[in-house]
Amino acid sequence: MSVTQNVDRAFASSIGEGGVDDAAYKAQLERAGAALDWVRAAYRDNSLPILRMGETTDDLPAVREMGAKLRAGATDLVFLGTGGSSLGCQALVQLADYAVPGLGLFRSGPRLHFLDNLDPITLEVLLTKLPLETTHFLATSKSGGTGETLLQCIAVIAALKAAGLGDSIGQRMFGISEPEAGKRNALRGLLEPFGVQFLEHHTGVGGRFSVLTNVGLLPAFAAGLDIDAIRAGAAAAMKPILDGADPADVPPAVGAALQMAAADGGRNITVMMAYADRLERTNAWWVQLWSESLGKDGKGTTPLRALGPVDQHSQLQLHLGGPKDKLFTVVTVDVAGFGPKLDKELSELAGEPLFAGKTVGDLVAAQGRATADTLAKNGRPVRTIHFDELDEHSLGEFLMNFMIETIIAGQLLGVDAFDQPAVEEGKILAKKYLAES
Ligand SMILES: O=P(O)(O)OC[C@H]1O[C@](O)(CO)[C@@H](O)[C@@H]1O
Repeated sequence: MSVTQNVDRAFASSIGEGGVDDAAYKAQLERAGAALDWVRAAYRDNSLPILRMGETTDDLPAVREMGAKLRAGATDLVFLGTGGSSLGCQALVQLADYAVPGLGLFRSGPRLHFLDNLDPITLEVLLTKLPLETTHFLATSKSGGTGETLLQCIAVIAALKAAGLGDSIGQRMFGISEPEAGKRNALRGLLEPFGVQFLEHHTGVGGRFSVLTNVGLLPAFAAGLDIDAIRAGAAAAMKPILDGADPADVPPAVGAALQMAAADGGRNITVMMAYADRLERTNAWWVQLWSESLGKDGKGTTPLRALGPVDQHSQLQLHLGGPKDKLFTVVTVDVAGFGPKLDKELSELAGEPLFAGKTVGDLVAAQGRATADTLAKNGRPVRTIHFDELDEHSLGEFLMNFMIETIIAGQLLGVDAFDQPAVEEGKILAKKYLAES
């Protein structure tokens, strides 16, 4: 197994008073067993298509075909879309150094731009700076009706026309959205008249669960990643579930039971601290997944993301010394032995003789371990998740595990993990205000 979860230091029986109540966990794990049966049934009758994504291959030729067109001759790839139509893609392509501090600019292949936030200044400046002749765009929206994405597309079309490229928009822009099927799809209505080709967004998979569909895999392929390995990782996450393993041996069942037992004891904040630059976007993806899936009917817990080691210098004081209202998930990667080796003389000169002969990876590995241990010693419940190697397979497994953990948590909380009624209300109001302005 390339991703290993450990919850030994989450419980009162192991870390003392601040730990999650063992009996509450046991009760939630039993309920998670029933939720797992529900997941297995949903797999069998294919009512939750995400569960079969790991073994799905029939959509991959179309992903590769459009991915090749997207990349061909492009110096720049601009991804238009927001929320679940962007965050999962970013999580995957960060494996290929996208948005890795200091490194992202040196990536080989086309420059990647994700316009997931709508900011008038950013959009205007970017459209003037992009070499439009050699820039390709991918607009993704499940509903096809998200205002931000539509506005971005309108602005892009206008910029292409102004640059004299209006006749070839169909070769420069691509789309992913649901088929029309009865209701109007505004994104298709806007782009198809220009000859823009679309891949179909899976109708049975919501945006925040779409990372393993063509939504995530098309950008991943365009960024040069092994998309078969991503799917294989997702299949590996399903294996213990399909093998009928005991809930205690199914990582997402254990994770969901722990999260809910922690909430039962008043720990309403769930912190994920990942010790890897290449998991920073994954962490942002998880925040949407957890928030939008579970925050309803007055229920849910609040996800907080942290990056290690940098956030040791901003958040850790609160986590160790603040209120005992959090559950911690510390995510580490096997980086011991990696990175620059520290010179003996310079280490001594810096007053850190212990650094001598060690690698930067040795230090980061020690820091991740120390953070988990210190949290536990201070009575803060900790689960650890360790990647032997951070690659397409292990990330696919991690993403699938967290989607299933969220689905099971939804069952345990008694909420519908797949809708987002409150957000829809705000969207309607924003359109009303725009009309009045
Ligand atoms: O893919 P779409 O339909 O454009 O939606 C984008 C995002 O907006 C939301 O619907 C919330 O407003 C998310 O659930 C979704 O991921």
